[in-house]
Amino acid sequence: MAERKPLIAGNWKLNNNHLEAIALVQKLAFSLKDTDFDAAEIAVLPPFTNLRSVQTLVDGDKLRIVYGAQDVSAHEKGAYTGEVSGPMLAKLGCTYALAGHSERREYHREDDALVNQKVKAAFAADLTPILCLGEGLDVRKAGDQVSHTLAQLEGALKDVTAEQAARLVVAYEPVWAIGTGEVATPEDAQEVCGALRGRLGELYSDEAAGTARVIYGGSVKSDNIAGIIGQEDIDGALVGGASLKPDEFAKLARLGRE
Ligand SMILES: O=C[C@H](O)COP(=O)(O)O
Repeated sequence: MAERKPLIAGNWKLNNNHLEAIALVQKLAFSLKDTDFDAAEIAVLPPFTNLRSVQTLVDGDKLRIVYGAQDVSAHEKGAYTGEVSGPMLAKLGCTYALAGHSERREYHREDDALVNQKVKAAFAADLTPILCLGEGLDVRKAGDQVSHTLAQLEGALKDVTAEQAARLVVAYEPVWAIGTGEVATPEDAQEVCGALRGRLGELYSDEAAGTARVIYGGSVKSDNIAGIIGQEDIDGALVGGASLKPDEFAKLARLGRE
């Protein structure tokens, strides 16, 4: 089976100005050791305005923390006021860009077709998209979480190549678990993550499905990460609230170890 390095990514959402960003990344770097970075890839996803400061800090201090953006424009350039393109993010040293976070889907009416364009825009700029998907409470209550998330996956991957799919990150984030303190059980998270990986195999190849990473997000904390990451098809976590506290995120990035 392919070796997949766990990814622990902190999505700061609309929190921290660039000065606070520097302080948080410095504290994180101070708490984490080389062995932690050997065990997991540790990423922060700050607001756009912080990326240049984070880049300067990471480059200057040769930190092993990687970083990315919370969104990426579907367009490369042009008259798209307020948008930030993949090439701009790549120039800032970003490794990752989120695409289709549920808060973008809900508050900015992003649908699978737009998320698909964003995924392709990220790949075109040599960024790794973290494709976010997940069901709401009504879908979960109806027991349709697998078919719902598989449809989101297929919609978002239209015209994505096997080579690209092999380096994709898919983040399964049940909407009912985001920011609620109600984390999915490891078994529930594995059910969907396993189905997502299986569908990647059907759409592309076993090889692509074996190297793509599938991570879980939704109320992940240092005291519940171990059970989640212990599942066969879960390769890490997308962390919101807990990523804003340096000690807690450092512990979480150590996969719950002290
Ligand atoms: O992107 C992160 C997710 O929305 C999870 O957020 P949370 O850890 O605050 O529940």
